[in-house]
Amino acid sequence: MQLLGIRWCVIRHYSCCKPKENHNKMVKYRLILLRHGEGAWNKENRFCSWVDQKLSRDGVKEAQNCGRHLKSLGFEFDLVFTSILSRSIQTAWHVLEEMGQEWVPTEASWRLNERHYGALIGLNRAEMALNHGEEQVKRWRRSYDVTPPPITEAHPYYHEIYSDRRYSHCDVPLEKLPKAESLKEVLDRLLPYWNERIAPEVKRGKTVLISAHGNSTRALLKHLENISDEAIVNVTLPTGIPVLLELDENLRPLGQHRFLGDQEVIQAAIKKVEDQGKATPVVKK
Ligand SMILES: O=C(OP(=O)(O)O)[C@H](O)COP(=O)(O)O
Repeated sequence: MQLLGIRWCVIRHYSCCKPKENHNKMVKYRLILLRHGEGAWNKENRFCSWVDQKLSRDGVKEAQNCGRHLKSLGFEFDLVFTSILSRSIQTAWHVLEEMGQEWVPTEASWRLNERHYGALIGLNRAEMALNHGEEQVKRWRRSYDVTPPPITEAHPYYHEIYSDRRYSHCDVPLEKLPKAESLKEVLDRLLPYWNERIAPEVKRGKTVLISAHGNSTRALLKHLENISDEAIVNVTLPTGIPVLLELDENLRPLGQHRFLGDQEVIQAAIKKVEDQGKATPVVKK
């Protein structure tokens, strides 16, 4: 039996918490959000943001595992949305390939790009914590309305970013693209795309995968789950782990988002991301 693009028999076997019968009756739409697999700069603990790093070898494996897991759960996607950064696009490719769903249409928008980290781009988080303190690094990384200092032309990655052809194909002129963003500003640029492009497809009954980034996904979760400015500070997303959101007919969430997979492994991966902002050097895998 098919329900919302997912085999019903498999839905009952979600390992983390089995949904109750009433809950299932209210669920109208299921949406999968995904932070791309590990990129080269995730490994090096540097703020990557709008620098177009590709997936690391481990990141490719994460994306493939994610695809296998989603396939085992019976997901059948109708539409995939990505950012215009390679790591989110490559992740979508690997997920779809593992699922045997390479034919599914994909659409890329800068509005799903990672948060623009401004002058912090390229810097190492652990070194930043040593120089500025862990609290300041946490404020920069996780606060809702703190904007880092803007990127300037003197920044080593300024020209690489703004002379990239992809940014002349956006729905805003080059000079209007951000030079730094708070999470709030990410939500401001992402929301029109959600409202005008993604939400209507979900409401049409399409099973949608959004393959994006840590902070663009946090911004969307904040909006959809109405997470407070204070509580969003504690939401951290590991790479390559699918996040399930179950929504009612008005796209209101039914219960909290759920990370799909081994919960112990996922908690360890979340802690690893949080620890990237600690002053002690991070041990590489
Ligand atoms: O590029 C980034 O995110 P991404 O790996 O999800 O694309 C950011 O540097 C994430 O950094 P953060 O976890 O300190 O917010």
